[in-house]
Amino acid sequence: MSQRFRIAVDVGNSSIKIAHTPPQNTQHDVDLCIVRVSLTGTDWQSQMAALAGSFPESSGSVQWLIASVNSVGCDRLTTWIQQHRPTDQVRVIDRADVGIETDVRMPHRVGIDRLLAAKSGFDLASERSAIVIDAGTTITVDLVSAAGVFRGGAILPGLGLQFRALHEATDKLPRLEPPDDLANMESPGRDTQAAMELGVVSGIVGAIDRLIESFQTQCDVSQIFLTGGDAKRLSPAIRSSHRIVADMPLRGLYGIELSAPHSP
Ligand SMILES: Nc1ncnc2c1ncn2[C@@H]1O[C@H](COP(=O)(O)OP(=O)(O)O)[C@@H](O)[C@H]1O
Ligand SMILES: CC(C)(COP(=O)(O)O)[C@@H](O)C(=O)NCCC(=O)O
Ligand SMILES: [K+]
Repeated sequence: MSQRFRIAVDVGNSSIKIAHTPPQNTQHDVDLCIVRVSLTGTDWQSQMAALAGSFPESSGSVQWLIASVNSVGCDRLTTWIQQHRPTDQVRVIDRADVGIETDVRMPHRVGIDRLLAAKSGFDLASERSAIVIDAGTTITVDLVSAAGVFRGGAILPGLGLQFRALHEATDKLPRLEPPDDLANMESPGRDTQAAMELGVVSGIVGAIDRLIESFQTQCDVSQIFLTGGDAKRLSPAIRSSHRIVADMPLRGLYGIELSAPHSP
């Protein structure tokens, strides 16, 4: 593996998550520094500059490992690196780099974040079958078998996206932010806001619980993991017992062993 100072970046549809080892540590198993940056915000370039300013001076050039499901975000990031850190090495990883077998119809179409999160879940479950729920822009609920094979899953609109869609597709529904307390909803909802909140949250939580039940009939699932920007908010409302692990795709990416660089 390269000895360069490594930065791992998970480029999602709402934000990018960036991980590096704190400067005083060189081991890969220590806890990571993780920063979240929204590439649609106005100050992302200054956030990137501040982050780069914290890299140890001795590190010289840096190896950026990027996993992306958002090509616009990935282009913005790689252009920034080329302009501001021209000697750094950049590698955008693909499915082969993740090293997880798949049993799906079109393996090349599966989001790299789903594969990385599944790999993290399998490792954390001590190489037993797992369900990984990633609650971000979308919510993915995926199954990895006891043999470590990514078996596919489900994709549904995330919490923020559902509220946005209700507002944008109608004349009368207001623009709402997701509520904080999802475990204690007014039911039935007695005004528009309460009805929207109850509808969206019941849809998401009901879907997650149903998917877990369905996957469990196919696999003796040993652990269920919940990750992503909305994990903490959703957790109290999900019935099945589960473990919250922050930034699973990013953690999977950071520890990846790379094969020889791809030819240009
Ligand atoms: N600091 C934050 N900024 C923006 N969204 C956040 C933040 N913390 C939690 N969220 C929630 O995280 C969700 C996006 O999750 P994230 O994992 O970043 O998505 P993605 O991986 O698709 O980029 C949004 O629906 C939002 O409700
Ligand atoms: C499902 C996703 C949109 C999730 O992205 P996210 O919500 O994490 O930003 C992404 O993994 C993706 O673009 N997947 C490609 C289709 C597939 O996984 O089958
Ligand atoms: K997701």
